[in-house]
Amino acid sequence: MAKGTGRGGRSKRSGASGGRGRNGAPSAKAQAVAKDTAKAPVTLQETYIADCIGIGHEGEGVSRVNGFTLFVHGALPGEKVKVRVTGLKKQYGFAELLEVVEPSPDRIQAPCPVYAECGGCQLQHLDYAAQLRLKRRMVADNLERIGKIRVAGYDAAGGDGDGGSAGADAGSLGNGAAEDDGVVVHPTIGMDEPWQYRNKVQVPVGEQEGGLVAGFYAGGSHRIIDAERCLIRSEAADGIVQAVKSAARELGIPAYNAEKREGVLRHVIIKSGYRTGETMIVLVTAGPELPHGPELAERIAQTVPGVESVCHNVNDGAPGSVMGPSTNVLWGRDRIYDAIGDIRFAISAHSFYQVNPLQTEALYRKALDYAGLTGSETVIDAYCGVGTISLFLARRAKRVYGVEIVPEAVADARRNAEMNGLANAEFTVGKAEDVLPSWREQGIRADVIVVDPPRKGCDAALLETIVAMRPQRVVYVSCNPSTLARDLRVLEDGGFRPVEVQPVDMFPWTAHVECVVGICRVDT
Ligand SMILES: C[S@@+](CC[C@H](N)C(=O)[O-])C[C@H]1O[C@@H](n2cnc3c(N)ncnc32)[C@H](O)[C@@H]1O
Repeated sequence: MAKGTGRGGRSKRSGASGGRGRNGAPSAKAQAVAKDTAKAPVTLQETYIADCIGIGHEGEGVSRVNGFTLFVHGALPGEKVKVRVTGLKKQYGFAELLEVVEPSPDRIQAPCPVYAECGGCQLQHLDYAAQLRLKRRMVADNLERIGKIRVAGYDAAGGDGDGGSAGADAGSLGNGAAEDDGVVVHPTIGMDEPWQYRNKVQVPVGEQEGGLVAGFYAGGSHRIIDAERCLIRSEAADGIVQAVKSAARELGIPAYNAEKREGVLRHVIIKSGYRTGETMIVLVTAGPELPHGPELAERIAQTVPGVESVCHNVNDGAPGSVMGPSTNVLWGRDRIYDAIGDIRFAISAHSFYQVNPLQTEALYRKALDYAGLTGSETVIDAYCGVGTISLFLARRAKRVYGVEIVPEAVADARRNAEMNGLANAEFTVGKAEDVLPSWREQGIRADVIVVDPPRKGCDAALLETIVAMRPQRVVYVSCNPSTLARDLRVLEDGGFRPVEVQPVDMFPWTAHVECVVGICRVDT
């Protein structure tokens, strides 16, 4: 029997339900919750043996006791686990993993020494090949259950993430099924070396026992773990974090304390160009002052090879968003350069840039493939960032229109088009859901529309406009299978059928999965 992994019960959501009114008596809401949860077949703080049948979107094991669902961090599909119930809602609850009674054959020892505490990875206790199968399964489940979209070869009995095993094997979802059999979800494209892949690192800074620390947030909290090594970022990034810590300590620059609302340094952000080796370091402070800022930047730039830019960003808002709106350069340039394939990109502090460079190439290759361009098409790239996908499209299309909400990213996109000699791509700042309807009114027609929204998915007004514009094809790049499934339902109801889905593992060892979907207008 394997003992608990130390990952149980760390969820933010694991508190017992309920609350008290001003006079100390249970509030009406608390009484209602207590009445509802009294019907649950499990009791708070009691221990049970649960069967884990799937993985939730935060990597937690979806487990069942007497038909009641408990979310258990650290449990894997197919396992029998001993748990203690830590929180109850009407339809489900949360439980802490006490012991793995019957381990999954796919369970492995997590290689990272701080995995049990750190919130960065969620699946280091699952074999990598099983992760890839599981991620494919997660995509298929979301499409079927949320989107009500038929998946070729889907076996509903596989349950939440493949029932008895940690992931469906490649064959169980079918490959290359006929059109009427539903959308084909391909096996996940994984990495040969799934470590040290992140080219962007965000490290929170704090004070512990009077000293400045920088590391990771413990899962579901804002407690900082002062780790020096992270297995999914490069050793160079580890060195930069140490260099910033040492320089800040030597110069007496204090970390920000969110509770007391005092101090200075909140986060260190590192962005690196995979092909160029160029690095940008952004020092995020709570107020406008960064004492010894230029000296700090100079020391960092002298210590770290490849640094081309040290910036200062001010974030005086609540924890949640890492950067605030204003950034100034302390040392070097306001941007770094990188290349994807043979296209060069400028990236500034506020611009989005995919974090896994090797997998990005695979993702974009598929997006381009699904766009099916011949050279005569007009293409819209909604949520275009610094124009990465747009410029690959521009090389094979007549004209590309990109839209992006962050003005700095659009400035980068324009610079990138010019730098790569692509005069047929133009970029607009704005919300895709506002700009596409106005393009439509201006008479712009698109043969292909590409969308790559943030986790919340596409705005309803954008989907409505896509349907009204009637492109021949839509390519949907998504980092969240549940909002993807929701949006695909809207598109399918509007006459656009998803044909192929390619999951790409952009974030190994985490519960995140990226996909690209090829979608056709039904009457074409
Ligand atoms: C997942 S990123 C994709 C960027 C780009 N396609 C790439 O691969 O690098 C999503 C982008 O959408 C932008 N964004 C967020 N909401 C938006 C909106 N309502 N309209 C337009 N762009 C938006 C973000 O700033 C971000 O650059």
